[in-house]
Amino acid sequence: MLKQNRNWSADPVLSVEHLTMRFGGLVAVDDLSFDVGRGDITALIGPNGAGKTTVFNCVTGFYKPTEGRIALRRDGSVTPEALAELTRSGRQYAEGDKGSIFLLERMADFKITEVAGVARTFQNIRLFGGMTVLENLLVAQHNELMRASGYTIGGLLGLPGYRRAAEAAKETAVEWLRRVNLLDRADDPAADLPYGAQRRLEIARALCTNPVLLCLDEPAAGLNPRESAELNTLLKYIRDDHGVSVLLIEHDMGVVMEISDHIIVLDYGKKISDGTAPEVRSDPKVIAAYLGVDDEEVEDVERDLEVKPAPTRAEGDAR
Ligand SMILES: Nc1ncnc2c1ncn2[C@@H]1O[C@H](COP(=O)(O)OP(=O)(O)OP(=O)(O)O)[C@@H](O)[C@H]1O
Repeated sequence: MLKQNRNWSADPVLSVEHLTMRFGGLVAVDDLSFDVGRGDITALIGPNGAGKTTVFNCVTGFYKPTEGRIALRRDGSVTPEALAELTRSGRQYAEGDKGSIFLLERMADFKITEVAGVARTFQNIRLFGGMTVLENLLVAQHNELMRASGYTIGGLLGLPGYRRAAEAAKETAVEWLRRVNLLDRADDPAADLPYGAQRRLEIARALCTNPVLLCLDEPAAGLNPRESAELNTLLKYIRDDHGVSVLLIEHDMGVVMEISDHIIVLDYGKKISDGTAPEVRSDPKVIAAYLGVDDEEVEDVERDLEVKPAPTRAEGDAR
């Protein structure tokens, strides 16, 4: 069941404000602002070349934005004053009584993962193919294990603190493998898994870092209908049972419309629509943008969008 409230305005975990990214003369993202609600599944959609991956790359520190602020609030108690104070200070983040805030546009990619708690997967799967499935999930928890070793040879010496951390890392890995139905493949090389299973393993690996925000770049790409349905179930479980906020880029409208609490639509780097799935699905600007894609895709898009009028506010409230 999709949530009915507009959580993204009430309690945003991520606020992207006036984000602009230029590559020479090309404006890939143009003065874009949107919020991601805490505990929501938020989809970023739009035709090819709309700027979706560029936004992801800015949020996760792979690109330094030309302009704009990207604020991650790790808890709901962050006040606008605390955010303004951090922005003025020139610092990257603040953790304290006023809540934890991270200005991602100021942070390096590895710090965004380790310190701010943003994990991501890529359009092209990036697993360690020669390592086993289990090892891929243990490597993801490397930072935690390094901390437990005291950044010394504590691991080799088998210090109790390290042993406990290693045991906990294994438990976390096994739990996620069970959840993504890969426990029976734990000792197989990751490269031997079928494509859909590799996608699930990538998501499990990102989750092992215990993120606040999970960014998924086209998680349904290349999946068959059964695997897509399994992915939907997994993403809803992550949201509902772990409270992880999910931001995804996805072309598969079946997946997007079924699981998203909130959808943001980009076209030529600008936001053209922002709302719930029923609102976005019936927005003429969105339909026009999608009908601008290649001719052979038009019918698919019309069918996927199931064009029908959005409920009025009164109808929506009555549900
Ligand atoms: N590193 C880069 N250098 C120059 N131009 C880039 C770079 N990255 C992206 N672009 C350009 O920015 C625009 C937006 O690209 P982007 O990959 O963000 O779109 P997208 O919406 O993710 O597309 P797709 O759905 O095809 O993945 C495109 O015109 C692209 O060619």
